[in-house]
Amino acid sequence: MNALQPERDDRQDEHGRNDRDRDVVLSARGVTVSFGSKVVLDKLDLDIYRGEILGFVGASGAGKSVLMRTVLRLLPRQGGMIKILGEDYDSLDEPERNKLDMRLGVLFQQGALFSSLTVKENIQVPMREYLDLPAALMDELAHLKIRMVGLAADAADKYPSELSGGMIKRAALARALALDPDLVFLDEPTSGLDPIGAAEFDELIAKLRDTLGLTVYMVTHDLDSLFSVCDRIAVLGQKRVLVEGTIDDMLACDEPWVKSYFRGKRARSIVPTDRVGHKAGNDGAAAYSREK
Ligand SMILES: Nc1ncnc2c1ncn2[C@@H]1O[C@H](COP(=O)(O)OP(=O)(O)OP(=O)(O)O)[C@@H](O)[C@H]1O
Repeated sequence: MNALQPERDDRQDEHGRNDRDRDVVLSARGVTVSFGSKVVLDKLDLDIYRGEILGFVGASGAGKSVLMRTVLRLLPRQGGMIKILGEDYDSLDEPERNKLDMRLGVLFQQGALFSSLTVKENIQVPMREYLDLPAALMDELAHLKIRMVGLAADAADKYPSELSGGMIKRAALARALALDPDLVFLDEPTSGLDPIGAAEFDELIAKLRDTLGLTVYMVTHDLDSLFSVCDRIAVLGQKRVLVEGTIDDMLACDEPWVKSYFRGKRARSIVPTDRVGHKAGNDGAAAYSREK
């Protein structure tokens, strides 16, 4: 248990519910990951609740990507347990693992689209991998996802090289949503976007969460995203989750890294001064304009 935090079960959300009343979509306990003698994550605990957008922050090199890759089983862990949607991968057989994989969507940092495939074909990659659908239905579904992420219909037949950075992110998000996942992982979704593009992308994420009931795990360095769309924030430091809570909890926290990140010079340019030290309800989604 983290000394900076209230007891896990005693914290309440904005509706007055205790953590124990909420539906945990992802639960990590005692997760340890090391490379040779270098320990990157040491007995890390984390919960993500259904329908929330969790922003995951931490200094460069703290292990944010390592944790996300470990959760997605792209990296092995040396200890601990991870349950996703109530299931522990280690106790599932291959068909059950595939079923669980279908409920997860991932947007990697650079979009990671296949350059030799069109946007529509990229979106259909997971459909071909996991489903057996007629071509016409897959086309219809791909077009639906394209509309859902706010791309024009003619983006379907474009190749990634013909898209802007913002369009690539949207296309990658459409692919992450291809199988109607419950939980999506976004690795720095707004990096490389201009402030307006980033703000629009944040709005899109919030809208999809509201309309599709998605749960979002978002690794980000983007303070604007943390202020505008994240319901809760987890800070990675000292090889574990150092602090977690609402944006107001972050603003009231005196842990040195958290303080300098959320109340430092860069933060002061976007955080109204009357927010600092204010520890009230979760109204972190109020309108904050990105630095132009
Ligand atoms: N495959 C690997 N082999 C060895 N070390 C690794 C490997 N992957 C990550 N690391 C190390 O783990 C540490 C955490 O890396 P990670 O990429 O998770 O940081 P991060 O918090 O995502 O940083 P950033 O914000 O800069 O992306 C770093 O010291 C990195 O060098």
